[in-house]
Amino acid sequence: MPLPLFSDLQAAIVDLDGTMVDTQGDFVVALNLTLAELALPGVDRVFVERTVGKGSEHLLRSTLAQVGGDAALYDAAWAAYQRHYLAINGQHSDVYPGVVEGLARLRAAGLRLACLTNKPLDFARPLLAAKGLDGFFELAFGGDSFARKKPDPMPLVETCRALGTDPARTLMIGDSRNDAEAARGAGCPVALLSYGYNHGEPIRAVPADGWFDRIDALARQLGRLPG
Ligand SMILES: O=C(O)COP(=O)(O)O
Ligand SMILES: [Mg+2]
Repeated sequence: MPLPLFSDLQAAIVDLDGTMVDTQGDFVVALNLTLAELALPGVDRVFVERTVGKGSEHLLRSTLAQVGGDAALYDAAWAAYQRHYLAINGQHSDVYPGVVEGLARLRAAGLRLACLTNKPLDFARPLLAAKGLDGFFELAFGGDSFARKKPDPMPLVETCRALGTDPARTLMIGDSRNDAEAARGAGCPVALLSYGYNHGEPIRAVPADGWFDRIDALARQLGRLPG
């Protein structure tokens, strides 16, 4: 399908990690503080970049497996990880270029906005606030807000229900195949950003309605404006 026009859309659902904020540094620091506390070796940025996307529980389980940690350590690791992540949340992260301008254009075009991330909501809310992005969003949901996470369509279906919008008129904006598969299953159009985390695979190989290098460029395309 071609990318919809603003006039076709009621709302946009926007992913957080890798789409609005480059949070790789936060993940690396919080994981390595956790591993150090458990006397385990650390992980590097490449591992984290390839593993982020399916929620923090998955990231932590994969990290323990990667460094040879016993799966029985998971509960202690999760408690330590939450403590460390909340203490550094946003300090090693930056909003990507074009995000603020792009979100402002989406709002100016009359779209309602919800943030939907696989990150726990208690991590997502303070991050959105710390980066000055919370004011754009009517609703925010995390990986623990619903029974299943992206790539399952359930979180998108439920977010559309909460917004009261038609999925076919609700654009998913994300950075990974988790976002694209969830959108497809929910019947939402989807646009993908090229700079995020897609498990080490090229984003343009993931089926979508459009691929962009910046959210403001996506917003111009929704208005069919040049540039
Ligand atoms: O926390 C993750 O694994 C990824 O979060 P995201 O859904 O905002 O990309
Ligand atoms: Mg993402």
